[in-house]
Amino acid sequence: MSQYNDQFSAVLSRLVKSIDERKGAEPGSSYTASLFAGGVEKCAKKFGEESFELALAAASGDKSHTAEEAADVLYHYLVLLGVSGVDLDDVGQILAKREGMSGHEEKASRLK
Ligand SMILES: N=c1c2ncn([C@@H]3O[C@H](COP(=O)(O)OP(=O)(O)OP(=O)(O)O)[C@@H](O)[C@H]3O)c2ncn1[C@@H]1O[C@H](COP(=O)(O)O)[C@@H](O)[C@H]1O
Repeated sequence: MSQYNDQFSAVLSRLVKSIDERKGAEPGSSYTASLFAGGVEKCAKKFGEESFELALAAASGDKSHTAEEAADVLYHYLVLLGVSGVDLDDVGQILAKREGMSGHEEKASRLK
């Protein structure tokens, strides 16, 4: 399990770096750069489409298709954060703060 986590973290870290390096690149040279060139609207639209495709794949029960779509969603999620100027570390900090707090508790604290 920890080996799996290490491999996933390493690939994610390389992907984040690779996406970051595409900012400002020539759109014809890179798919990521073409998404960035389309601005937040294009990146948000693609993320929405890919998320919908993931939901359909999961609902169909096809595990390998679901994993493929999950990879697409993760990539488009990172591109969307990138174009929005949101640092993944900030997302990590929010998740860290939520650790140990149940989703029900967190929701109740927001509603107070
Ligand atoms: N992980 C990914 C990745 N996952 C999915 N995709 C692309 O996301 C797109 C998914 O959109 P669709 O399935 O709708 O396919 P499409 O119809 O061709 O897309 P559109 O023309 O509608 O945008 C495909 O073009 C995939 O190739 C990715 N493109 C790039 N990466 C990573 O980003 C790196 C940099 O890629 P470039 O920016 O192209 O150099 C690559 O080395 C990879 O590591």
